[in-house]
Amino acid sequence: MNYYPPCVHAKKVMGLTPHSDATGLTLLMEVNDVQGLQIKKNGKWVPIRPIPGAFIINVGDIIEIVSNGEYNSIEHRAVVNPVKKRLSIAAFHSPKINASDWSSSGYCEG
Ligand SMILES: O=C(O)CCC(=O)C(=O)O
Ligand SMILES: [Fe+2]
Repeated sequence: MNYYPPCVHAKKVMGLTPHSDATGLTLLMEVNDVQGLQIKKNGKWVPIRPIPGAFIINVGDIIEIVSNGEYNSIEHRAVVNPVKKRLSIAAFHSPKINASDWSSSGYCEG
């Protein structure tokens, strides 16, 4: 659970700094309908509008690697709201990585 308290200096602070998730897939729910998640698209930060009850599915670094870049692990961040608190829940999912599975899988071939 991520909790972003309101901040009157919202434009000067960051809720969660830019990153990509080091996971396979992340299931993210914006719990209380307050916008804050932004993704970087074509060099610009794009806000993601919360849809009540919907999950956002983020591809993580592991999927980017095993798909040889077919699926991108998107850079994202969370900004804070000047008057409203914001809550999100992130559930991180990763495959069990076993060295022998990876070497025989062909995932890393060109
Ligand atoms: O709160 C959000 O919308 C983003 C959370 C996030 O990116 C994370 O927990 O990795
Ligand atoms: Fe994240």
